[in-house]
Amino acid sequence: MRSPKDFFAPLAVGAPQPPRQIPVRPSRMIHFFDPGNEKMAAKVPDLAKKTDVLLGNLEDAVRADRKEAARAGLVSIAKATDFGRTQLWTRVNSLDSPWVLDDLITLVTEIGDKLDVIMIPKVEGAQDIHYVDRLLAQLEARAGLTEPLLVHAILETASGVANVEEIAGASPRMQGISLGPADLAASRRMKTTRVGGGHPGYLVRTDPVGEDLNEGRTTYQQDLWHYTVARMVDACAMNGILPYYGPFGDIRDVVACEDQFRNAFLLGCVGAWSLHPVQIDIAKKVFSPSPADVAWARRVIAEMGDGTGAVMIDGKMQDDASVKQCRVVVELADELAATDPELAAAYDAATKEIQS
Ligand SMILES: CC(=O)SCCNC(=O)CCNC(=O)[C@H](O)C(C)(C)COP(=O)(O)OP(=O)(O)OC[C@H]1O[C@@H](n2cnc3c(N)ncnc32)[C@H](O)[C@@H]1OP(=O)(O)O
Ligand SMILES: O=CC(=O)O
Ligand SMILES: [Mg+2]
Repeated sequence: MRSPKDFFAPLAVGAPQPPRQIPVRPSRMIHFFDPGNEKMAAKVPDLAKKTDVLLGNLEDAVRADRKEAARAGLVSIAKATDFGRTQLWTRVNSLDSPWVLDDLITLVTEIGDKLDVIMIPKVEGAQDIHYVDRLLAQLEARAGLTEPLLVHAILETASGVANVEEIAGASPRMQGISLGPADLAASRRMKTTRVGGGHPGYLVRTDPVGEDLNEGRTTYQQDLWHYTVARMVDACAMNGILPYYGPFGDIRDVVACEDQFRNAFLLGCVGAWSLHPVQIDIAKKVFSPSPADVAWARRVIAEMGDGTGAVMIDGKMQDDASVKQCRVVVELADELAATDPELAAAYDAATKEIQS
């Protein structure tokens, strides 16, 4: 553990100063693509116009014999593409793999100035982040980078979940954490073969109404990921970094995908992964507060004046705490609206309507 006095000092001579705040930029969807897949790579310039984050994936879902091609593809795409406001992230291979060292050396020295965030899979504890932190500082110094790279951890091992608070606070570079339900299920020896989402067998049942135990009993499917997402959100919030839901593998089931994303949004996540173009608009919709919620929150803030005391609005009590909840919604809406004129117009129209 570094001394608090040294926490923000660069870890290598010539490396840039680590960040004190995580930059506020929309990241409702982290769109995964395989940079070695020509069809996907060809879509990157268009996808950059409609995504908050594009992530060149080098890890799972890229075949072992395509790892070098994916890495080289990402270097060419980063050099050739104007990403505009869209962030470029990468997911490197896991720290115990034969590829990760070359992933980091190549990407930081060749395209470190184009990358915003490096996602590290299968993080088990703070020691993994410390290793990456020092190596990135050395590579940043070698590459002459002036801006520090940020680090994002995937929460997908039982050990990572047990250590999530120390992972979230392990380095000033920590930008956020994503839930990785597939690897996490395997690591925990859970008995679901799905990539994220619910499971019909994980349920609660109402009490029996009579002698027949099968008669008239409703079942409710439960969320397998509730505990982990909530714990991840707390770990991120207490360290000033951002939580995300990860993959939803049933691409065809856009309805359940939207539900899973919305659960994460309501619990505090700022975004989710999109694995297929069809999931981009789902994430955009879900992780942007609705115009009606924004209008309501603006109204509560306006009617609460200096934000203290209690008032009644439409039969609902509002006080110092609820005005803080409303500020969370309005701050997020303002951040998103600043780069999205359509959203800004929808928020203003809903606000006018509620005022009239
Ligand atoms: C557990 C985890 O680690 S999750 C993270 C790792 N997994 C991933 O990154 C998976 C990323 N996604 C994919 O590989 C693909 O979307 C798949 C394999 C799921 C489905 O691919 P396909 O069967 O080709 O889907 P589909 O036929 O619907 O694709 C339609 C078009 O969209 C393209 N496309 C599909 N996914 C993507 C994507 N993520 N980004 C860009 N383009 C894509 C296809 O290449 C295809 O292009 P074409 O019209 O020029 O032929
Ligand atoms: O990497 C993601 C996962 O779910 O595993
Ligand atoms: Mg994984």
